[in-house]
Amino acid sequence: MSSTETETQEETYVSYHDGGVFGKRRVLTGKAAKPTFNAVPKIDMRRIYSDNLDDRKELAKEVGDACRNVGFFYAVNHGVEEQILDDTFSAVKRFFDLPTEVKMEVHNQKTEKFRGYEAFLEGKLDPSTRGDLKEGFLMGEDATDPEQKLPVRDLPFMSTPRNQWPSHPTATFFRPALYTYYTAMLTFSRRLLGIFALALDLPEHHFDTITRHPMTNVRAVHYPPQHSDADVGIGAHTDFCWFTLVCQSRTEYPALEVLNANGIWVPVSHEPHSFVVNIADFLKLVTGGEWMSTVHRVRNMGGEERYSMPFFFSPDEDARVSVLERYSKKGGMYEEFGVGEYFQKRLVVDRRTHLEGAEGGEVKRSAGY
Ligand SMILES: O=C(O)CCC(=O)C(=O)O
Ligand SMILES: [Fe+2]
Repeated sequence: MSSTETETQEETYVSYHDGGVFGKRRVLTGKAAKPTFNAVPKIDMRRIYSDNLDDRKELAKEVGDACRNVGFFYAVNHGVEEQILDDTFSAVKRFFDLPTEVKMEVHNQKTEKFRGYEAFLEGKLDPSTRGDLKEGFLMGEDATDPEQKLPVRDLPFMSTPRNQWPSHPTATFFRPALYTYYTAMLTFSRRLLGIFALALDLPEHHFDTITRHPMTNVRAVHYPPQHSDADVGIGAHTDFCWFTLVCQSRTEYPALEVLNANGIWVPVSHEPHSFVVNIADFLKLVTGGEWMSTVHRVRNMGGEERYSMPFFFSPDEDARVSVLERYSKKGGMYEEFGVGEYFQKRLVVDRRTHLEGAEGGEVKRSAGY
């Protein structure tokens, strides 16, 4: 049993990071164990491009089953060019190989949205560890970046820059490289959202009115090999967007792990050029818990460098959402959420708590790990 598990008489709980508040997920052990997933299903996405609605509905059925029963699936044959994925991985490796001072020019603590560089051990999703053994770089929706072609004048709340881009001549390659990836992932995500709508028995374009200028992030992450079981690449957590697509670099030994209902951490091995898709808290919320926001973590134990490039998708910052009508229970009281407020609240707790320290300690910036 790891330090994050506690056992009462018959019940076992796994602690995880739920956007700054500590979450506890009950898992079933011993006689209480029940049939659950032991692998992440693979879904062939080719039908997403079919002109025939029946094909897309058939795909949606498979996707819906995975969202209800696992909360995770591999998207294979997704149509995003493999060359784009390979090139982005090369750029991400090249960026993280730069000297720390070049990366620290765009330290994420300089911006309200925590865009830019996150140094080693600055994240700490599992309080029993010394911090997440990873470094990262975050960019996202920003109407002032011309690459996004967003109408700044119609989006006053997005009229000040959010992203930070490194200006050092050795680092300027990174911006166009990440934008190529961002644009491809956004296009695919919009199609996937249509499939999610069909999977929820809604019209395919149901979410269009709340995803005109969606909240999106690419987080490039570098996990060095960890040599101690006490370390973690990223502590157990759920994501707080709608859904996440993860491209992970090849490692022999799987590093991403997903918690099943019986408390088993199911490894998610590398599948060349596939996306690992996971449902996040917001989709769980609008489906009244019908879809799973599954707890996951990364432990990079195999001795290799690992890189990943999650793409996070949420609706418009100025949209308001609640439980979908067909998932609301008679007589239930459902709160309505401002998407932007909900997201920012969780982001601040997520990125600041550890650095400011419950003890009021100073920000510890580690140049190495
Ligand atoms: O690196 C990975 O595979 C997953 C990262 C992750 O879970 C996250 O950034 O939320
Ligand atoms: Fe995650």
